[in-house]
Amino acid sequence: MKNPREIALDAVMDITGNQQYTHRVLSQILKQHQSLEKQDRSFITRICEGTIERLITIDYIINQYSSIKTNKMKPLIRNLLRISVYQIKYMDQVPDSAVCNEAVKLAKKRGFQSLSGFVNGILRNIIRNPEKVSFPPEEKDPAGYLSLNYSMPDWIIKDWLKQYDVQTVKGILETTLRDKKTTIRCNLNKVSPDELKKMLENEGVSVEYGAYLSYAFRIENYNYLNALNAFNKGYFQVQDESSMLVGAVSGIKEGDVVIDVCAAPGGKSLHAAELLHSTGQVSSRDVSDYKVNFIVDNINRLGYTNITAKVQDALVLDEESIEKADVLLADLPCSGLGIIGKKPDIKYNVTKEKQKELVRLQRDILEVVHQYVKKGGTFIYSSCTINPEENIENVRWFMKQYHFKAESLNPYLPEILWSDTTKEGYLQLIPGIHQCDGFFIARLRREH
Ligand SMILES: C[S@@+](CC[C@H](N)C(=O)[O-])C[C@H]1O[C@@H](n2cnc3c(N)ncnc32)[C@H](O)[C@@H]1O
Repeated sequence: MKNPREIALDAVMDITGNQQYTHRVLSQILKQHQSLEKQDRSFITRICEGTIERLITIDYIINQYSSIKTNKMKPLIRNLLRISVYQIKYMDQVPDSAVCNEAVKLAKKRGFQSLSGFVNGILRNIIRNPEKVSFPPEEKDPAGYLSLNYSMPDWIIKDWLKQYDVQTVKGILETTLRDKKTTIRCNLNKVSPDELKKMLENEGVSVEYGAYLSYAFRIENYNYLNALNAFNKGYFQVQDESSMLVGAVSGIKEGDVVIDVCAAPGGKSLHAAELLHSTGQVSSRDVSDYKVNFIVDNINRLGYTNITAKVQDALVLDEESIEKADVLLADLPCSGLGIIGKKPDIKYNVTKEKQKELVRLQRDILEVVHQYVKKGGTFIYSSCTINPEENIENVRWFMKQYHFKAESLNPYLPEILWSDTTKEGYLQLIPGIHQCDGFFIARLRREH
C-alpha cells in the first residue's frame, strides 16, 4: 500500500522521466486512488504541482549541498530529494524531521537501502544549515537571480527583461507562483451570479468575485469539480477571466453566426452560445475527435442548444464557411506563457525555436480562416501568451495582408482596462499588472 508521499513521488517520476503533463498525470493518479481523503488528495496535488513549478530552484538548492549533482543522481533519489526539499522549503504544515524520516523510509522501501544515508545526510544538512544557499546578486545578474529564485528558465527571463522593466517581470513571476484559485464563468442561461455564489458556498466552496466581469468568480476549497452539484447541473464553466473578455469584446448580437476555429475545450464557444440567448448558431471546431469530445461534454453539461461541435483542421479551408461568420473567434495554439501559473510544464517545454514555429502555424491558420468572416463582420484574434511575436506582431502582419481594420475595445471593456492600446483595438493582459492570466485580444472588422 502506498502512502500519499509515495504516490506523489511516482507522479513526479512520471512527469519528469516521461515528459508527461503534470495535470494529466495528476488526474490519472487521483482517479486510480479515488478512496483517498480530500486532505491526502490535496497533499499529493500540492507536492506534485509545487515540485514541478519550483524545479529549477529546488535543484539549485540540492546542488549546493551535494557533491553529486542532481543530473547525475539515480532518478528515484533525485525526485525523492526534490519532493522532500519542496516540503521543507515551501510547506510549513509538515515538520522537517518527518519529511526527512519519510524520505529515508521511502528510499529503503524502493530498493535504495545503500543510498538512504545519502538522502538523510543531504536533507539534514539542508534543514540544519539553510543559510548555506546563496543566489547570484540581483544587481549584478538580474536574470540569473530571478531565474533561480522564481524557477523560470533563464532565456525566458532575458526575453521578458527586453520587453518589461524588472518590477513588471517580478510581478509576472510572483503572480505565476502564487495564484492558484480556479476562475469560473456563471452560466447566466441557468442561474444568476448571486444564486450560483450561494449554491457554491452551501457546498462548502470559498467564493470570491472576479476582478472585471460580474459573472466571473474565483473559487477554492473544493475536492473535485465533478463532486459539486452546481458543476454537474451546468451552472458554471471553468474559464479564466481573460478568456471571458473575448466574449465580452466580441459584440455578439442575437441571431449572429459565430465560428470558433480552435475551440477545445470550448470556453469561448460556450460563452458565445450564451451571449446569443438561445438564438443564432455557434460552430465550434478543433483538430481531433479527442479534442472535440471535450467541447461536446461541456455543451451537454451546460445545456446550450445553439452550438454544435465538429472536427475541422483550421489549416484546411472549409468552403461552406466562406463569408458565413458574423463573428470569427481565432484563439490559436500558442506558447502559453500567460498560463504558466496553471500549467507549470509549459516553461520547461517551450523554446525560442518552438515559438517561431508557432508564429508560422498561427499565420498559416490566419491565411485560411479569415475567409470565413462576412464583409463587415468581426474577427477576434486571441492567445494565452505574452510573447509579442505571437500577438501584436501577428496582428500587424495580418492587417498588412488582408482588408481588416482594428477597432477600439473600449465600448466593451470595463473602464479599468482601458488604455492607449485598447483604443487601438488590442489588449495585452500581464499577470501581476492585471488580475488574470497573461492573455492577448485584438478586435478587427472586415472591410471588404
Ligand atoms: C488555446 S487552445 C483553445 C482554447 C479554447 N478556445 C477555449 O477557450 O477553451 C488552442 C486549440 O487549438 C487547437 N488546434 C491546434 N491546431 C489546430 C488546427 N490545425 N486546427 C484546429 N484546431 C487546432 C488545439 O487542439 C487547442 O485545443
